[in-house]
Amino acid sequence: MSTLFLIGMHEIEKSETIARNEDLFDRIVELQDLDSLMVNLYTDRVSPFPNPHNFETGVSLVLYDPSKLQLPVRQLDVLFKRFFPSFNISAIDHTHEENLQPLKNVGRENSICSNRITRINHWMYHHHDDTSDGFTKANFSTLNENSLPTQACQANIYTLLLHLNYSKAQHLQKASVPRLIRNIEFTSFLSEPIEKLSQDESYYWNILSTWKFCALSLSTQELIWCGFTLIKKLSKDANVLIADNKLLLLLFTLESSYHQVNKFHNFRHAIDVMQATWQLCTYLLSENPVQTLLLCMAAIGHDVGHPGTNNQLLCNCESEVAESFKNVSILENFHRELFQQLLSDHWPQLLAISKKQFDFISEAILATDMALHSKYENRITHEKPMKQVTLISLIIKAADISNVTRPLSISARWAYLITLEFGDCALLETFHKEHRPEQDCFGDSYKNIDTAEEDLDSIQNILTSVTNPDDIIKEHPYIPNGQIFFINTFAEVFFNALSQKFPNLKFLSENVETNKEYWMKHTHKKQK
Ligand SMILES: Nc1ncnc2c1ncn2[C@@H]1O[C@@H]2COP(=O)(O)O[C@H]2[C@H]1O
Repeated sequence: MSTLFLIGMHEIEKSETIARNEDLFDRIVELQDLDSLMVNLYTDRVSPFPNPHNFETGVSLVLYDPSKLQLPVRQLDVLFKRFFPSFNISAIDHTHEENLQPLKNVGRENSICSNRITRINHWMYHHHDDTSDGFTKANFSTLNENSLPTQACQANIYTLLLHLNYSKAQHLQKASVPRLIRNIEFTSFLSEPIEKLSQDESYYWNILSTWKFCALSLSTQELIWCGFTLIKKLSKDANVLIADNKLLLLLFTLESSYHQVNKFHNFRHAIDVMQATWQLCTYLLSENPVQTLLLCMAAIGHDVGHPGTNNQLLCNCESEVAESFKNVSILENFHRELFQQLLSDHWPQLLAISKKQFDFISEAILATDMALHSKYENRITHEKPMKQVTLISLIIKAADISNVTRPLSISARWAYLITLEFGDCALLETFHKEHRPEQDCFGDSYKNIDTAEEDLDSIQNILTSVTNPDDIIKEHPYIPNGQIFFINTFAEVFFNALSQKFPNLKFLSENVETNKEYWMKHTHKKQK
């Protein structure tokens, strides 16, 4: 879904170029000022699933007269990158005809980002050559100093590299929060949870306080509210205070830094891992409120910007993001870098504490790389006494794969979503057999691609109505085999060792066993 925002523009001001290209957009939204634009962006983004106005499956342009609204286009673009990082949205000064060129590309750009495979491909292997005005090449430390990147791309579509580079460049700027954002009252976008709370004050506490927590049943507004409720309490316990509206801005920015269109690695997973981390901290870190707060924050940020694929795929195609992290824990380094920048922007006091304590948040996020799994598994039994850094790494690792330890009806739904996401990775690999990953997006290379339609209906069902594992298996008979593989290879030994070391975590290994038994009874035998 793509939107053309016309801000403070009268009908007579519309040039012929604008009128001629309006059909390329799914909707035209006319607004008085940029404040209304901000309200519109936030309101749309937290609309219920399936949310067509996610700003990721289409390209949106904002046309306005910067001299009238007293904000240069460059500054509005920087604001978009800073507060709505995953959005495909750009600002244009419509008073100069030559600036309207990007309108003509919208059709092609929309087709790239409405197809989930070309969209992911674009995120992973493209970048914008956006270095000439504003952000100098020197700021982009991930780029090789001597050579410019080979395939610069002018499309208005999100890329991992652009996200990373803006994040780094912003770090150098240390800008304050602009008025347009500062003036927003974020609770006004949270009518749904606030309505529920008016009926039952402890509604979200009750669902957060149990291992039956099911992030899958919550809307985006509710997920943000759960994050807010928990972090607010933990920040009080730890005496590292943050104003309510600032914390909400941090959470809204985080939500907009995750890809809502991913099946598994999205803000829902982040909140799920945050809740699991907190529950585990109540057993293992109860004496340490500061570390509990830091670890729960690390959990919300641990997959920020995740493309829904994996390190191998980034490595195989020699993406610049992979090179910038020397092919080591690529995504985890990427998440760490983005999240640290986000915290230094929104909650610098917390980052300062983290750095004092062995760069706590960094360590925790890097520990989620599954390539390090057996190293951590060994430490559970062999590291005596267990170091604090090992303990926090184990907590976040356990939380990250805790979906297999949730009650079966919840676990099976997560299994379904990760299976769909793995399916996209397989399609991407097939795509690479015939297309170069970093091809010119305005050339013919993306033409004639099989449409990989969004599987929104399946996801909608999993989020709203299908909770019985038997029904899930009917649709995807191979899920049990995948779950048995994952449990046998990673989860079983890990959670058994953890439960032996910390007997009050026995419920984790027991749940894994119960779930495994169910999957074993339903394995799919290949027909000869
Ligand atoms: N239920 C599951 N089934 C299969 N793989 C899983 C499951 N849960 C987590 N994983 C994998 O474990 C990985 C943990 O790190 P990531 O979140 O990067 O990616 C995750 C998936 O690849």
